[in-house]
Amino acid sequence: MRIQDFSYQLPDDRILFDHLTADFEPGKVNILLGVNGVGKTTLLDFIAGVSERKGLPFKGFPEMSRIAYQMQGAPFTGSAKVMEAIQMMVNLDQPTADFDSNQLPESLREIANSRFRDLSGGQRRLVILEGICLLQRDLYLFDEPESGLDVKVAAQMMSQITALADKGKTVIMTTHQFRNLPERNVQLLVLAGKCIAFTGTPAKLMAETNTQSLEDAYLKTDS
Ligand SMILES: Nc1ncnc2c1ncn2[C@@H]1O[C@H](COP(=O)(O)OP(=O)(O)OP(=O)(O)O)[C@@H](O)[C@H]1O
Repeated sequence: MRIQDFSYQLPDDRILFDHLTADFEPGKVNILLGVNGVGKTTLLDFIAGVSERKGLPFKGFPEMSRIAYQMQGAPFTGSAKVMEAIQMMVNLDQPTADFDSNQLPESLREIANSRFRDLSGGQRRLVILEGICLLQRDLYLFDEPESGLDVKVAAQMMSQITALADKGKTVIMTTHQFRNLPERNVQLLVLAGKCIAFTGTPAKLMAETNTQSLEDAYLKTDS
């Protein structure tokens, strides 16, 4: 999956991407890093087709119906119960499938009958993330999936995202966190200077920047 030589100007005429080329590895967790406002979400929107990509240099990406995109925000009414929200998401792929509470991801069992309006911000995000992971798609897009989650739940969520890649699915995600990054099946892409400044494994990034931690390596790449 490749974006080749993509330039993009914002409505206010600022150039966001300047001849950007990015290669996303199938069957891996592709992690898009970059400072606030550099354009990570904008790029995900194009990949997902939320922003029209027809005629643009996006090659090899699945069609929209084969992509699961976790956008920021929770698209359910306050009165919906967690169980109903998950059932609704599963039914996107299998309209007639019944879903019983035993199939509910473990992290949601205690709040299965809670209504969205009664959940915390982090719990709402968790419901969406779990629902996305249950979808049967080829490409999964996550925008800062661990944001707002407590340390333990964030680690569990990252394991589930890694499990998608282990099953051969392609994942593209953005993050500002380095704590729970997967140790295998991972490729980093650093968005800086209006293009992709680095592509490769965490080990390669640390070797190229002569650093001992990924956080230090990233800070050097970005400067
Ligand atoms: N419709 C729009 N009109 C004008 N500017 C926009 C529009 N959409 C996005 N932008 C601008 O594009 C830039 C990139 O935003 P984007 O949300 O893609 O960044 P990001 O890298 O995901 O940031 P963060 O890490 O803070 O989430 C920002 O400067 C934002 O203000």
